[in-house]
Amino acid sequence: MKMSEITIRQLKMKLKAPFTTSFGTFEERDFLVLEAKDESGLIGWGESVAFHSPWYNEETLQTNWHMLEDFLIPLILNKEIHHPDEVSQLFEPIRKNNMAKSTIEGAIWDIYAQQTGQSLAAALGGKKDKIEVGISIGIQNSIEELVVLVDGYVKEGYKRMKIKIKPGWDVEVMRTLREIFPDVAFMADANSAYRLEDAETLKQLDAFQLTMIEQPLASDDIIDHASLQKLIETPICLDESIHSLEDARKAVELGSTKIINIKIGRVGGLTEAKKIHDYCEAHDIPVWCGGMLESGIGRAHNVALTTLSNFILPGDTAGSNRYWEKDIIEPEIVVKGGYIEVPQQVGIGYEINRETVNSLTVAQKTYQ
Ligand SMILES: O=C(O)CCC(=O)c1ccccc1C(=O)O
Ligand SMILES: [Mg+2]
Repeated sequence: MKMSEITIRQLKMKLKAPFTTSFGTFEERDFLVLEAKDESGLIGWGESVAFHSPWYNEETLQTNWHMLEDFLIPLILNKEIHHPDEVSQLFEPIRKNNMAKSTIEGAIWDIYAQQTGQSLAAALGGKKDKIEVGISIGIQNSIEELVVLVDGYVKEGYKRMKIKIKPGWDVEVMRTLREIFPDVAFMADANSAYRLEDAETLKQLDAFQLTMIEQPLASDDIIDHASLQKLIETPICLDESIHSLEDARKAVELGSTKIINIKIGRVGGLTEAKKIHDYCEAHDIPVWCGGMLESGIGRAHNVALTTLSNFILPGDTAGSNRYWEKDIIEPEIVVKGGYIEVPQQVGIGYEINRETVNSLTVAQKTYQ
């Protein structure tokens, strides 16, 4: 493969309803999509999961555009690439900026899958023909509103409910949910809202049989998480702290995490995601695929990755209708009975609706 043309587009999509985490509220989603064309005319698509503001990590849509334009695209254009695993090697001189790297790597994986006549899932080594999914539910104005939402998602069939928590929206919330829904699989995600001194509060969550608590402590920490895990029974799952296979290895060796949330963008692409998956599988650490309010392109990549065998727990890749009135892919991603069917077509397995993409595009640039 040789990439002869790359186009970056900035899209703006309105969320159906605001989504609130411990670090802020999203009302709309600005993101980049990247279209890569190789010299034989094949087209691959990638999505940057960076947000408009550096809330979740330090990357933003603008830093991603800058990194792509000034460093990453020049390392790729017109270079012979035999396998997408080579992309992360080409990017090695560039530190971090994982979401920017992943944007282009994803598009190259898509092209590679098409070139070799297989679905992206098969190209990655995935075997499942359907994947189990859960849903992430933001912080609400009242517990009553949260209960109504959970009830709706349970009826839609989602396999586990992830509840966003923060100090003051935690123990009572989880107690109420557990009382009303005794058999539902619940977990909590704090997005780094607590400190080790809050261990007493977090320990109270042990009473509610949560499948895990995600990233309770600082976004760059693996030391205090190891201390916290000794104090609480609920398994800790790291999200923000894990950027690479090396991070995963250290966190597992320290006992900071019993489960890992793999997000393709956060770890710099599908190749690194697969390496973390393989390491965790060999060390009995279950993994699941996180979400970043993706459009259909990012969702398609998540679905493909989740077909790998150690994605044992339901992920956050809910259906297209979770956030969007109309997604940019066809068909849209549909959840039935808690499952998404894995597309069998070559590449990411969904068509891009160019008309919709164009109507949402606020900026675009092509590189040759
Ligand atoms: O529904 C999704 O795509 C996942 C929602 C979610 O939990 C999330 C959304 C934005 C930023 C971080 C996170 C997270 O997993 O921590
Ligand atoms: Mg998280």
